[in-house]
Amino acid sequence: MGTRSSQRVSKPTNPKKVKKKERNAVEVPSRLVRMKKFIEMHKGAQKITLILMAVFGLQCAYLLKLFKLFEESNNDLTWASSNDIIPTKQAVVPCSSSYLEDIQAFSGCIPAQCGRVVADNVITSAEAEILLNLAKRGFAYGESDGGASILDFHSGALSKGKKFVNIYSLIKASELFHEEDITTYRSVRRKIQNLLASAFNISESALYLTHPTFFSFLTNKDAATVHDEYWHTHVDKETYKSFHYTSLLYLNNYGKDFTGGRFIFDELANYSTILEPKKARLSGFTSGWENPHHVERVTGGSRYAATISFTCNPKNAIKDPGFR
Ligand SMILES: O=C(O)CCC(=O)C(=O)O
Ligand SMILES: [Fe+2]
Repeated sequence: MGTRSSQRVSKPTNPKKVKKKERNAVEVPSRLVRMKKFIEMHKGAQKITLILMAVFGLQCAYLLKLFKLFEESNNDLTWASSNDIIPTKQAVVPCSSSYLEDIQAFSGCIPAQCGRVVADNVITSAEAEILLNLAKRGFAYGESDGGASILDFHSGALSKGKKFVNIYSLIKASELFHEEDITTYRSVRRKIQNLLASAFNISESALYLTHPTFFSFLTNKDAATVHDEYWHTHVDKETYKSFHYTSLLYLNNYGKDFTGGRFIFDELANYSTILEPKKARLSGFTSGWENPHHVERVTGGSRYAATISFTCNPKNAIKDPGFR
């Protein structure tokens, strides 16, 4: 049985199309021949092209890898590694408008530029050791249940359990402190003030030590109260209203005495600038919204540091802790 299509009557052929078809029928084989000839002639060039393509491919893969590495480092820039000895290193960050507004009233205290500074050679290891021992002696009288303890020798505030007590109600200052503790604290405070003044191009005498000024002791215990949750991003000017310049003095070593616990600047562009604590490492920064930060959770060991900060407002000045 034949199909419908086989029964179809063919249309009469258009003579113009016939001519074109004929032309093609002659041209196709000659094009093939020419192509073959061309390929024969250019075999060497073909090889070169293949090599070039392979090289290009490799370059693309390499660039992709570089790009990925760049992206990773963008999220995780270690600005101050604990393996490095940093004489002094600075980074500029544009001042937040609220910080500039606030500091405008205090001439001599306005930073040339906002930013950060880190220095490993300002405070000596011996000074850090004296302050570490002082902190440890204090924390023997109290510790938070939740892994974040503070001791403020100025106010006497000491974490104990889920609360704060006054250390001076537990032990007489004269029994707790040695003469060298007081002289060391004063010398360290002066050195920090000097570093901040030169880093931000302000007058040293425009800076006043301010409250709270405290030692911190962090472990990996689960938080018991909100006071233990040190790992949240914050702005010091908001948390501690009187701060204009924050400084942190690290008393022991990331990676050796404790794990986790790195200091992180949370940049606006969704990447982090990391500072690894190290014994006697000093860091300083303007306390406004230009420097939001947090401390990474400690995963093991004990982390000791001191927050020693400055105000431009003489009304918020405190004396060096006298250790009564
Ligand atoms: O201990 C640190 O590294 C930072 C502490 C801190 O952010 C603070 O005291 O406000
Ligand atoms: Fe802070």
